[in-house]
Amino acid sequence: MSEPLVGVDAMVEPNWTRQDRQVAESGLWRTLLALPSALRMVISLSWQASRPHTVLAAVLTVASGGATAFGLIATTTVFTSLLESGPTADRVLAALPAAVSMVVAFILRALLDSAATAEQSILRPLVEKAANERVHRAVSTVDLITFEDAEYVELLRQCLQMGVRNIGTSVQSISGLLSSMFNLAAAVVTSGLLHPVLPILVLVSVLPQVWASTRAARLGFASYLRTLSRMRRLSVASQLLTDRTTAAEMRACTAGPALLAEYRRINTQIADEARRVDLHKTGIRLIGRGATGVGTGACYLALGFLLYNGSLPLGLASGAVVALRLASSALGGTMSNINALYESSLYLDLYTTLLDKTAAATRPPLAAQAPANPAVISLDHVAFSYPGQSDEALRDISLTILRGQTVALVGENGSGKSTLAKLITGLYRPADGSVSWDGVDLSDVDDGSVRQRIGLVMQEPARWPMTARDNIRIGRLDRPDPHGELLAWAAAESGAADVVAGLDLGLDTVLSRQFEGGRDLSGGQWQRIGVARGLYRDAPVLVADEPTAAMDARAEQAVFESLRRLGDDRTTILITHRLANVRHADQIIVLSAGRIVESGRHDDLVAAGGEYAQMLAIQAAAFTDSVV
Ligand SMILES: Nc1ncnc2c1ncn2[C@@H]1O[C@H](COP(=O)(O)OP(=O)(O)OP(=O)(O)O)[C@@H](O)[C@H]1O
Repeated sequence: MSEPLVGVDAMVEPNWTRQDRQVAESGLWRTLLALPSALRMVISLSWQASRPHTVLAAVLTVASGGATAFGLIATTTVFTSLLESGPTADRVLAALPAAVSMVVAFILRALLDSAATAEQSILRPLVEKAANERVHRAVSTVDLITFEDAEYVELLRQCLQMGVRNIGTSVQSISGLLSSMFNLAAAVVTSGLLHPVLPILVLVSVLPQVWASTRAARLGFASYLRTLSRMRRLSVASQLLTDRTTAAEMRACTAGPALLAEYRRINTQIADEARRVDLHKTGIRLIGRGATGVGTGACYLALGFLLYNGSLPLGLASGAVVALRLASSALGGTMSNINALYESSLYLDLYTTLLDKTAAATRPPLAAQAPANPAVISLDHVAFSYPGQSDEALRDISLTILRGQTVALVGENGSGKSTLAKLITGLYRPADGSVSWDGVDLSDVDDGSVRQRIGLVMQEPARWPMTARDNIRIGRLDRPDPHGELLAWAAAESGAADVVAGLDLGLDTVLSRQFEGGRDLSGGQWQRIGVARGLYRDAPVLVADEPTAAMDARAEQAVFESLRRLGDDRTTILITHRLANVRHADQIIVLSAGRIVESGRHDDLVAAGGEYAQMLAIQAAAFTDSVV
């Protein structure tokens, strides 16, 4: 068998699936015990989504259930009256009032049923919308580092795909459950009135069906958990085959056939698993149906016995048969709704687990605010590791940065520059040591207040699928700029103005091929937009992480001049591999394997002849060689 191309075959399953797997393997009793909490959650979400619609849906469902129950009682009464002894005309006359009630009840039920269904279809999207909004609101403020946790990211994806959808399904199951419970109550009362043993007989006959359907649901859920990582790999493989960003390289590398084979291989594994589980489920259902058939037979045998020993008068026998049929179908309906609710509740767990994990990874707002424009930023013996990594990305980092300084972070790939910049700006929190602004530890102030004061220009800036104007304005959407002068300034300083000038609709051009009439930019052009966004943000602490790596020489020079012109009232952290750009920095910090190995001004570091001097010599030699 060929080696897997996308991910690995034995992918580690997320931790959160362990708890779910226990649920999937638990017995019928635990299943039923878990239902009230699922019910509570869905009803409370529904209540939050819309109180009037929740009340209306409940009232209509209860009323329709009541009408059905009433109809069932009337039906049994009609049969009992018709099949009693005496002249036919008398029996028909005696059955007439019950027959009228039966017709009225069924008409009422039809009307109320339609109204309840219409109300449910209004309520369901409202509840899904509320659940979706709750997830998006919670996730939008979660700590940045949480996105480096692959388990969390997978949970989020599953929650949005399966969790929220199943909340909507649960709304319908709850309504169905409510109305079938009414039917059941009516059937139990009717059969119980005929003979107290009858409802017990019905209950026993339906039990195998309950066992079979909950078992099948658990098997399905366990299989879903087992195939999670394969499904993920399948969707990655599908994206690689169909995405615009990989289309060119896939063709140039002639990687298409291999990727297609990989896609087919994973798909086959998933289909095999589905087939296996379906077979298993069919077997379980067959056993359930068989046992229910035996139970029903036993029920009728017991009825015969009751007739035989005279406990049940012969005149009531047909009424009892009707009541038994009704009770059995009502119980079946109740159980199928409980089962649907149970099946959905397994997936609802994804939703609640995600919200719990998100809450645990989100700092509550604090009253203490970060200094408006820190005069001194200091890091004291800071260490940091990425989630799930045993190695520290940064170790024992201590440094001081003064307002007005431009500090350059340099070093080899993976030495920790970007990570350090995120710690300085409070986007990541240290595992050890402290980061403080003007002596205030960032862990003691409100995260939002720190974010208000920072700006981040990335090597690969976010490509917002918005107009060019909004791609710059999103740097600080609430910044007053009624005549667009600040925006024009940022665009001019970054070189983005030249890019915009070449667009058909100028600043109004949508920068995304996902939309009709939209267009994309080159890597360097996007960087200019990214720098414009950073300048427009006007933050006192600005991080520029290889902001010009894809720019042409002239554009790069212009950007560095603009950054220098920003003045003494802010702090700039600059990350770059092109050492020519850091000559003027007030402080150059050289990182290697997560540690600071040197720091100082350009001349001092050159004179010291250390790591920085060596890197500089390599770059200079490359330039000299090409000139010679
Ligand atoms: N999301 C992540 N999860 C796990 N490890 C990471 C993650 N991001 C970075 N690392 C690791 O942390 C270390 C520091 O990475 P960082 O991105 O800070 O380096 P860098 O100096 O900015 O590199 P480059 O010059 O290539 O941009 C590296 O060993 C890297 O492999």
